[in-house]
Amino acid sequence: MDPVVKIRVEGLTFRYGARTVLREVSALFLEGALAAIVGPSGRGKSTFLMALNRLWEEVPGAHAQGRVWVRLDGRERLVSDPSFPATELRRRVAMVFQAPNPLRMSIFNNVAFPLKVMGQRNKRLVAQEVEGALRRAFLWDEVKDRLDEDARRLSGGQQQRLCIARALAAQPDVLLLDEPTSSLDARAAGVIEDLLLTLKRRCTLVVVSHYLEQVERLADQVYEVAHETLEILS
Ligand SMILES: Nc1ncnc2c1ncn2[C@@H]1O[C@H](COP(=O)(O)OP(=O)(O)OP(=O)(O)O)[C@@H](O)[C@H]1O
Repeated sequence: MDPVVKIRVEGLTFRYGARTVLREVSALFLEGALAAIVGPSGRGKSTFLMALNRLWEEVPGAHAQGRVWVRLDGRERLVSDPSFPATELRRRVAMVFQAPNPLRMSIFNNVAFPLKVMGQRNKRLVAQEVEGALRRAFLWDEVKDRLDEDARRLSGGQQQRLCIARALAAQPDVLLLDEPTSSLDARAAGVIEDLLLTLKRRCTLVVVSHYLEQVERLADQVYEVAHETLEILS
């Protein structure tokens, strides 16, 4: 069976003010695969991720042109379609940042937060979903007895898995991860890598990474940002 294209990018040009960072970029990302974006610092890797879920709209002076489609519920949706609400897009194409950013609330409430935003009021269902997301993020066994504790007391690696659990609770189709292990020690990074390999069975992953060994271990597709464009390496 031919692989399904989950994200299609055509002619994406991205500017901050008058400065062009990406020019006429095209790329395809496959469903159920992990794609890595590599390349030197400052070339536009994070910028490219932000173009996939319109997060750039929150950045003053940022401007994107071109087309990005994401396949959702069996049909391609144009990311820039004004009738596609940004909140819905970012729930389905979720971002996990380089530095873990737990909310100032308990471990439980961090993961329950997106469910409540989505209108889920049934406490039993919320508790089930929170447990499921924490299990899928390989964190449940470490936190199940301290769910009411402030999430900011967790270790860096645990915080990053909590942020992944928070994104997973909203059942995303695509997870964008910007250097998800760069602030972690080798052991914590290894846990995240194992987690990513498991997650790609249920969603499409696009991961910015500086670590070539990590990319070799994880990636099905590799793109390099070079000369304002994206070139496929493998
Ligand atoms: N808000 C902004 N306003 C103006 N320029 C910006 C802004 N954000 C990023 N840039 C510039 O755009 C370029 C690409 O930045 P980006 O963060 O996408 O690069 P990167 O490849 O992810 O870098 P790194 O590997 O260091 O994280 C850089 O030159 C950066 O200085």
